[in-house]
Amino acid sequence: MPSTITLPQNPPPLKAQAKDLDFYYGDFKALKGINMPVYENKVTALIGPSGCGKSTFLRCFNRMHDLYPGHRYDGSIHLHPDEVDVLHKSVDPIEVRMRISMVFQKPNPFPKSIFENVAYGLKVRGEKNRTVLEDKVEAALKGGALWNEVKDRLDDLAVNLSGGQQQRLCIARALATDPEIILFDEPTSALDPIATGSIEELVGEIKHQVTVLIVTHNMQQAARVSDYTAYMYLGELMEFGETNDIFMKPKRKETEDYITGRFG
Ligand SMILES: Nc1ncnc2c1ncn2[C@@H]1O[C@H](COP(=O)(O)OP(=O)(O)OP(=O)(O)O)[C@@H](O)[C@H]1O
Repeated sequence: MPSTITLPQNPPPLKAQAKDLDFYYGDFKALKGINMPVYENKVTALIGPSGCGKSTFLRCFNRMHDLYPGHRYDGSIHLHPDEVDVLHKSVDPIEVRMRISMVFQKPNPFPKSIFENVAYGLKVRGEKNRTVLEDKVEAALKGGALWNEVKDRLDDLAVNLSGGQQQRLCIARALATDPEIILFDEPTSALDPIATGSIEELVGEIKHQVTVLIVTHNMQQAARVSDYTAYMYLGELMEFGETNDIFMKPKRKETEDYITGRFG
């Protein structure tokens, strides 16, 4: 079924574009011919009923599926402006993950100090200069809205932070390597409403420095945090457009049924 894609009248610059993207778990085709723009410094929400392929699609962007045998991509995801196809076999997935980082559903700090968690990616990249590391860790923790809470205990174990603080730490860790895109896979589903509110606020702030793709089950959250929304169903992109339009005047009945809770 062709997707209903409504492009904005004055589209912002493109950051990425999925073209004819299929994805297979072995013989099972989980994504079917997805074409979708991702706009720079905007938040794009992926919504749809359980099992429709939101996480599968998100994980294509940083080649997470490469970690398991039998998974296969067809089609492309081009990054702009350099037009690199992140799915192409000649492109190193480690390099892709430096450019496109991910924040998971459950906060997953390493069993290391707060400082070491944030410095990790920088050290993997070969940064050894202590002053540079300290400056970048501070900037990333500020970006993650956590600096004021942890600046006097950077050597404490990260796992001793609260759930909401741990998730902000994971965002700071993702920001530290200056990625171009951050992928969020239901980042607040393990958090209470207050911690959820602070993560949503943070997403609204970091989009000024990075492009965001977010999977969420929470319709209010999609409406609050995103600029664009993609509604997926059974591995297909059904509808894509500006979030206000998708929520206020969706073009497809399937989209309307889902967002009004009549389906899914
Ligand atoms: N590792 C896997 N091996 C085989 N099939 C898988 C695997 N992971 C997911 N799938 C299947 O791919 C389809 C899409 O799953 P995916 O997790 O992307 O959906 P989702 O929309 O993110 O769902 P949810 O909202 O429940 O997290 C589903 O039919 C699922 O059963």
